[in-house]
Amino acid sequence: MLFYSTRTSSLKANLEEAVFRSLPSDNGLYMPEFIPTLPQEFLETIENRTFNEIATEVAFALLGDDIPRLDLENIVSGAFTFEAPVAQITPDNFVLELFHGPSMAFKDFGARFMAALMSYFLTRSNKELKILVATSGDTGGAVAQGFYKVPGISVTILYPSGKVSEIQEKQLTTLGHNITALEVAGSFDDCQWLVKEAFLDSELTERFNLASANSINIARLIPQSFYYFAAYAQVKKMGKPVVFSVPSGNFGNLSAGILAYKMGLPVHHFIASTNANNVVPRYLTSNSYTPLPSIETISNAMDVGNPSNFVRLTKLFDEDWEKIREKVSGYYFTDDETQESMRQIFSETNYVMCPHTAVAYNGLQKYRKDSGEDFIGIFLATAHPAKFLDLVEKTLDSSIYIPERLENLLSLEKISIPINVDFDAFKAYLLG
Ligand SMILES: Cc1ncc(COP(=O)(O)O)c(C=O)c1O
Ligand SMILES: N[C@@H](CCOP(=O)(O)O)C(=O)O
Repeated sequence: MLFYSTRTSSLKANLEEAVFRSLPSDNGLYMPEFIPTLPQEFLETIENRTFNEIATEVAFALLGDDIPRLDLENIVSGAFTFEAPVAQITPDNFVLELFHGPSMAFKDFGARFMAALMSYFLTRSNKELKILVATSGDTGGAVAQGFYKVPGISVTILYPSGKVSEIQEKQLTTLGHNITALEVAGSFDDCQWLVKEAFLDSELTERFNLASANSINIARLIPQSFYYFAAYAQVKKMGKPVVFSVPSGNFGNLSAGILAYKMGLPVHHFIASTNANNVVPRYLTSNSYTPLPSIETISNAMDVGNPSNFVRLTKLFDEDWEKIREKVSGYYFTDDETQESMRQIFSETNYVMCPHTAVAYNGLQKYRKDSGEDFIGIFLATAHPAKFLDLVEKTLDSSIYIPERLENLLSLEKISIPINVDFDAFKAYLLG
């Protein structure tokens, strides 16, 4: 498979180049040159397959020219040692729990697959690698876990100071070894800007083998499509159309869902659910795309004012606004609305949602009401609620279960390096 740049379609790279270079030289994003369709037989029998069998099949369709099937099977089984269960919340509403991996957020799927893929290529080439990653809370923790002590790889995480939860921050700042956290006096968009600038700086790119572990890297995005297939497999027997509601910030997750759809997954509709950072829902109703400075909300990991993957969304629909609107609806919610649904679901079903998941639940409810359609709704639970312990407990006025691996973090000492939103300072830090 070749990958083209969204800015210059003739600028292409093979898988290994696309993964390690991460961003094309024209500052676009890599996209698969074509989207393969999965065999009908695979979709007809998908409910009989395990998560890893599904993941291998999808990965093979996309990457089978570059990596032998047996190696892909090993990459998949090394990466996905946890499940993505679908649970029924109300008769037609299901939750896809994506928080059973090491960092307890959906980012584990992308980060662990990417780490396994990079290690596969590195074993063959022996390159030293410096990974840069910007996080609004969860990517950093998943990438830190995914690359911790991986030989030949160091990871620098940039996160917005004071804008991530206590547990998220501990996940970024307590591992040490090859993981360093830079605490940026700014927003997530500032962190993302600093990282993107580094990839455009010739002194840095000549001196280091730089790679990104954000969803701008196609190796992060592709594995996020696997769980859409796995979720469909779990509800297929109900025989109704399936709608996914995706809590969105940088729009990697939704782009991966649409990639799955384009590969043949029968999805009736997608809902882009956001907090007050609503540039994409606004675009979907106005056709004008205006990135804005991010606004702080209680679903902090979705506080993104200039989503990286917007361009991929448009490319997946051949830049045809009407086609996007037919398949994707956008809704945005205030913090009050988010907390209200967290309380409502908890009191009616005892199910505890993190604020990001609650935004997705709200999107599903709104679409159900607006469309009047009969469907199986799946909202994505992107993080374990205990990652936002204070907020969730205050909202529900109840104490919640904290998994041991999160609780243990609380007593660890945070180690971070403060920096300003200043590219020269960041560059000086990297150059040492
Ligand atoms: C818990 C959680 N939910 C949702 C999102 C938004 O996902 P995406 O950036 O892929 O749109 C994030 C961050 O990416 C997150 O950490
Ligand atoms: N919400 C993310 C922001 C980065 O998103 P990515 O998917 O592009 O890596 C986070 O939690 O860090």
